[in-house]
Amino acid sequence: MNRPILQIENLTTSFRLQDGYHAAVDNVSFTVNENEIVAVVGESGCGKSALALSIMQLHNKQRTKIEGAIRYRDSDLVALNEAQMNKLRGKDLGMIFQESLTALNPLMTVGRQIEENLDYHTDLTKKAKKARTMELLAKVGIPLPEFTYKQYPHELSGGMRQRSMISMAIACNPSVIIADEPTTALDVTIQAQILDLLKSIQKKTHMGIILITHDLGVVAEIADRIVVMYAGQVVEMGTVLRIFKNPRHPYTRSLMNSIPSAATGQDRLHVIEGAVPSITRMPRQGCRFKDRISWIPDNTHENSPELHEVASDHWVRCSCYKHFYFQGRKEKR
Ligand SMILES: Nc1ncnc2c1ncn2[C@@H]1O[C@H](COP(=O)(O)OP(=O)(O)OP(=O)(O)O)[C@@H](O)[C@H]1O
Repeated sequence: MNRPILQIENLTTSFRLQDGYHAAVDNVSFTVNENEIVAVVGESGCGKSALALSIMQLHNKQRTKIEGAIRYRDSDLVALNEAQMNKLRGKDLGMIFQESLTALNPLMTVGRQIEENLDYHTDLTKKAKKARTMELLAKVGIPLPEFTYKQYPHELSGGMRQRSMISMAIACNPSVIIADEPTTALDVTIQAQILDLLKSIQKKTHMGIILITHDLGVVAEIADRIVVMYAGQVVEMGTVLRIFKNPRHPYTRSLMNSIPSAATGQDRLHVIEGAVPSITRMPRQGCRFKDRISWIPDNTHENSPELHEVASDHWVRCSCYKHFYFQGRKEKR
């Protein structure tokens, strides 16, 4: 049995806007175990990045209120001060961003950027740091580590930059990595290579990974568990096998029905009506997905939708899932 490594409990992240605080992440709870890849999925604006930045405590403190707890070993990350968090970030907790070109420092060589992390978190000698950096670059599949060590980010291809960022994230053997859309900017073949790389690193190191993505293909490829977020809330979670085989929440089913598949023979993809509400227009009462499935009767929704355990370790919010069907279209199941 894998041990829990990160436990997110009732996490609410609110941003201060002109008229007060608005929650982008609303009472979210889930656990990441060692050896596990947990995918957080949802459309743009559902709160995935706000969640990732809350875990890393990277939000602007003056404008953001974070409530709840994020338990990592003996600490609650929400309660740590900046100095305490700095000791964990880059060492215990690694992060891989979507845009390697903006995440990397354009004025510093790749080798130097990896060594910076080692400078901060280890007592290695200059020589040992260089050797470790070479080893890391080789580990992530960079063909000529000596050469890439001296290169600047703009001199590398997107895939190579992403590999360099992964080597930076794993430099200090973190227990948890948060990868926010790590392959979105890459073409499909490179995307597959980067996913394979992440999976193989995880197998060797037993770390827990939170993979933020809007791409269910990526989820099916490498994740063990899924957390589906809609409008700041978790609407469904469980194992990948269970959720792909038997998605229950109307939102999860709609997302899955929007994936192109040669097998279904559907000539057109499902389009989900409407859009994710902005945080200032978020309904705080009732089912947040209700307006996007307007053909489902009002009385099938709960007034204060809860997560229900519909099978072992499979949770679904609101009772509307029991009554949902696709309007005028045979469902892909
Ligand atoms: N710093 C901020 N200040 C105010 N509102 C914010 C801030 N960051 C995010 N938001 C709002 O919070 C909501 C969730 O945004 P978030 O970026 O977390 O979504 P997401 O699911 O990661 O989308 P994407 O895939 O596009 O990054 C959005 O309505 C967004 O406008």
